Amino acid sequence: MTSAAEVSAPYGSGAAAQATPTAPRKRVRIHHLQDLKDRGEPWPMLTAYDMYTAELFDEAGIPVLLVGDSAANNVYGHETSLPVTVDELLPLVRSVTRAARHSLVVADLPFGSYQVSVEQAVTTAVRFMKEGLAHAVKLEGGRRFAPHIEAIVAAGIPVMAHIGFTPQSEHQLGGYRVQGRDAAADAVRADAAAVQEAGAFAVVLEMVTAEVAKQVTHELRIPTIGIGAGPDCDAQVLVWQDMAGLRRGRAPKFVKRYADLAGVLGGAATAFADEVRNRQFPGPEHSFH
Ligand SMILES: Nc1nc(=O)c2c([nH]1)NC[C@@H]1CN(c3ccc(C(=O)N[C@@H](CCC(=O)O)C(=O)O)cc3)CN21
Ligand SMILES: CC(C)C(=O)C(=O)O
Ligand SMILES: [Mg+2]
Repeated sequence: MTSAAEVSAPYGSGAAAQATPTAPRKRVRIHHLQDLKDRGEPWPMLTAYDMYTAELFDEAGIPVLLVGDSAANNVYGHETSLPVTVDELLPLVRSVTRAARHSLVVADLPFGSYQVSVEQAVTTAVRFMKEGLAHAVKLEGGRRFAPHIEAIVAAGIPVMAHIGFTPQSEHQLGGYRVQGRDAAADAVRADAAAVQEAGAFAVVLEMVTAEVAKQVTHELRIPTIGIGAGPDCDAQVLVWQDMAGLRRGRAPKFVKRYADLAGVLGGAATAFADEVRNRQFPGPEHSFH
């Protein structure tokens, strides 16, 4: 195990970061995330799909940004994550990697871009690294995707796994359902062990019971990242529009809203519209003569 003194963790210690607020930080590396687990310090992850959010979350000290296939829902307006394509996600990944100076950027492989074969998985992962300039890729699946993970890792690409509720399989899983209850706990534990053995550097646990997530977190060497998986995971991830209250309507139980962006942005648009209609905007200070 590496001692804290040897580790130049960009976001490793809140105290050190505050002591030197203007010190240039380095790019987060996967071993930093492992160090945080080994020190028992939980870390945050957020989705990002564009440059302004990537820049803000990077500056807020979010060590990992995920360009999720949830862009299907939260950018492109689909009902599920299934329809989004590699060609639709690649430009989003590029905009996030351009803007994020410190955060590790993970590109989510979309449905159909890696399930066909191990070869297809490597080819798609390479595209996200080469064309998207991502730092790692993520894919959904446990034991059955160990060969895919292994082959991508063999190509030199870090892989984040994703088990439990895997939205790309929602039609097979029978909708949005908590995984790992009762007998299914052993299936989640076996998937977790398999993706670690295959070489994944971290694993997302989505909608598994807090009890199973706690057990898996203790059983694995690599960090677990929870979404609806209770407080004992090594890290926590949320979709940013859920976290910031931009998405309206009923949110999943695991979401906490830290802002009311829908209110702020809606209010700004309404104020602008009113001022144009009242001839209050543009004023003399906004005009050229
Ligand atoms: N905006 C957004 N947030 C997400 O968390 C998210 C996406 N989009 N798109 C891709 C997947 C889909 N996810 C979802 C979507 C809905 C539920 C949901 O409705 N859950 C209910 C039922 C759970 C149950 O009781 O079985 C809940 O109340 O949490 C969960 C995960 C997570 N991901
Ligand atoms: C919710 C996270 C883990 C995800 O896979 C996504 O946003 O696509
Ligand atoms: Mg995803």
